[in-house]
Amino acid sequence: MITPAVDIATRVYNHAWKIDPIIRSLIDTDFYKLLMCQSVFRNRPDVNVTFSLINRTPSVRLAELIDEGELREQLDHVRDLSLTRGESTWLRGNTFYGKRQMFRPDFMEFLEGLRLPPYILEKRDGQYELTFEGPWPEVMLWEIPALAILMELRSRAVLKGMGRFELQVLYARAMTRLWEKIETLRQLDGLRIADFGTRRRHSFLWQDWCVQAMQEGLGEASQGGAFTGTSNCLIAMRRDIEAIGTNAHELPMVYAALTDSDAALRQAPYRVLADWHEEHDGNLRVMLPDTYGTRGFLNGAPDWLAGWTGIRIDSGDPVATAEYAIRWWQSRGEDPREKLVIFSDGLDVAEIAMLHARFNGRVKVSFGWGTLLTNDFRGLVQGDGLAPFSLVCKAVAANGRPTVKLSDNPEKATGPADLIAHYRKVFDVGPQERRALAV
Ligand SMILES: Nc1ncnc2c1ncn2[C@@H]1O[C@H](COP(=O)(O)OP(=O)(O)OP(=O)(O)O)[C@@H](O)[C@H]1O
Ligand SMILES: O=P(O)(O)OC[C@H]1O[C@H](OP(=O)(O)OP(=O)(O)O)[C@H](O)[C@@H]1O
Ligand SMILES: O=C(O)c1cccnc1
Repeated sequence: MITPAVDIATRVYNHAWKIDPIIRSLIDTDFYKLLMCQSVFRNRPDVNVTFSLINRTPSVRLAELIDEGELREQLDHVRDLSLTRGESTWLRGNTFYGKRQMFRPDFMEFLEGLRLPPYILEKRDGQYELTFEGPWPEVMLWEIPALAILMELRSRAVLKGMGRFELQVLYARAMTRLWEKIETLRQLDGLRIADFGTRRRHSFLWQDWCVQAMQEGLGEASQGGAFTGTSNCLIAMRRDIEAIGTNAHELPMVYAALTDSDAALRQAPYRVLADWHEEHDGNLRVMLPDTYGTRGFLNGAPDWLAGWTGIRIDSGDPVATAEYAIRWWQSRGEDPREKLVIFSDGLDVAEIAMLHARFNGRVKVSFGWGTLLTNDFRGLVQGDGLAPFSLVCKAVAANGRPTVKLSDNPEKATGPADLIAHYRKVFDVGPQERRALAV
């Protein structure tokens, strides 16, 4: 168990001189990765994929901030990790989403034998090009640790020159800021909110602190509070709280890339959910509709999808999209008040409060709060060197074919320009509003 009161500032000060592994466990990752990994292991185990780092904030010149040797040391350390006996016992024996044995024995055997595959690291124009290539069920597990390592090495690079008192005050300010956010959230009647902040956290220990602050400040949902849990499996295990997860864009992106006709391409996002339907029920039947445009996805959806529990809204205008989803459920004879809407796109307290006020009661509302929960150090050091930025790691190819993501915001689109244009035509995506990305 972690002792509850790690003095993070003192620790940062004392650890500045030795190797300090950032990722210490294969389950220091998002729960949805394990859910998706099991699904891929069952349905598409032989697909080869490439994941690549994408820095959507090029003004943050990562290769000038982070030492290449330190980065390699951290990445190599992850390749030495394997599932511990305690972690395996927890995954095999714990109840997730009310279900025992969520992870099947054949998948657990695969996970127990797993070491993460090699990485390819190069420097170009002040940025790191970091790529992972190999079997999909293995490569996909690099995304979250790779991002968390880069984010934390960047934090450490900025913190390195700071004195002990300076660090104390910095963390005191960050703690105060988060606590004030929690005090605001406490006012929201019927709120439900989870930590989604692993990938772009300031550091592991800071995320762990944030989760505990949410636990105490909001109370756990199982005891009538607003905090539903964390997407981080390691923290969920150690602190005995719920592990929370849905599914991600990599599934439709890879399925889509593997199709051979426009008709099959159009069906690919539904194929993903048909496979998911086989495996999961209840609160795990949450669709992510924006990969190739939410409206087209909902308009063309088979009826069985209207019976699903909910929807995750992850790009574009969240109000307009939730209103659209409500009308869609009504048009399919479903009662929106029974449906779950999870907002998860770059949230902070003001937007959470606005969305809660507008939708609570009309649907079951829930929030996945990421970077601005676990990495809000904006304005806390000179030059704003600790401000979070938009770093992602995406599936860019499947069996040698490039993948595409459109989403409801062109700023989040990925893939070669000609293919993006093709997908826009096939999925009949009209004009889209460009929205600046905070994270
Ligand atoms: N990045 C991390 N990932 C997982 N657990 C961590 C991480 N950093 C610290 N911990 C755990 O948090 C607890 C307190 O950590 P802390 O690092 O302050 O103690 P420590 O004596 O400095 O240990 P260490 O030498 O492992 O860093 C320990 O149980 C430690 O294993
Ligand atoms: O509060 P946040 O920091 O937004 O954290 C949650 C986000 O993280 C994930 O996406 P990711 O950022 O990896 O990719 P995307 O932005 O392209 O969806 C997820 O889909 C959410 O959008
Ligand atoms: O489970 C999810 O949907 C999730 C978890 C973390 C970050 N983004 C999404």
